Amino acid sequence: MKQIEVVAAVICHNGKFFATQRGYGEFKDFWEFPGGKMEPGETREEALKREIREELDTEISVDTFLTTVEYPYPAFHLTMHCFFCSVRSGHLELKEHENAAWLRLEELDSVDWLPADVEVVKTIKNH
Ligand SMILES: Nc1nc2c([nH]c(=O)n2[C@@H]2O[C@H](COP(=O)(O)OP(=O)(O)OP(=O)(O)O)[C@@H](O)[C@H]2O)c(=O)[nH]1
Repeated sequence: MKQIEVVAAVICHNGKFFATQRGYGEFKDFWEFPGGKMEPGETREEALKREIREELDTEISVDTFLTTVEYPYPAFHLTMHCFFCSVRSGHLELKEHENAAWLRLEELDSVDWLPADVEVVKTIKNH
């Protein structure tokens, strides 16, 4: 089984969480936390900063570790490391995603998350 290792940013501001909607691929229209696959030789923090720069043209600080989720998709096994992050500079410009929203804790269930993210949302609520 193919194994992929991904980092994801739970960007927080004023009690809200930044969620993005996938614009392409098998899971188009589902919501996720922005991020992507780690490249060889990168630390988790480096990979996350690079992905957010590429996807959102924004510099973040990676603040605290939240959780690592393991999820067996039919085509691959996902290991996803999630971190609370904050914006240092930039305006979260959507380069790849079709939509984004700042969600309050009680609004987190209002969007259709990727299957692996349901667990991340639960962890945020219990944090
Ligand atoms: N970035 C991100 N990926 C997630 C989340 N949840 C989740 O299941 N994934 C999965 O993890 C993988 C992330 O890879 P990626 O962001 O580089 O996206 P991708 O598959 O479009 O890669 P590609 O652009 O190289 O084709 C995808 O298969 C995606 O479905 C999430 O919250 N954030």
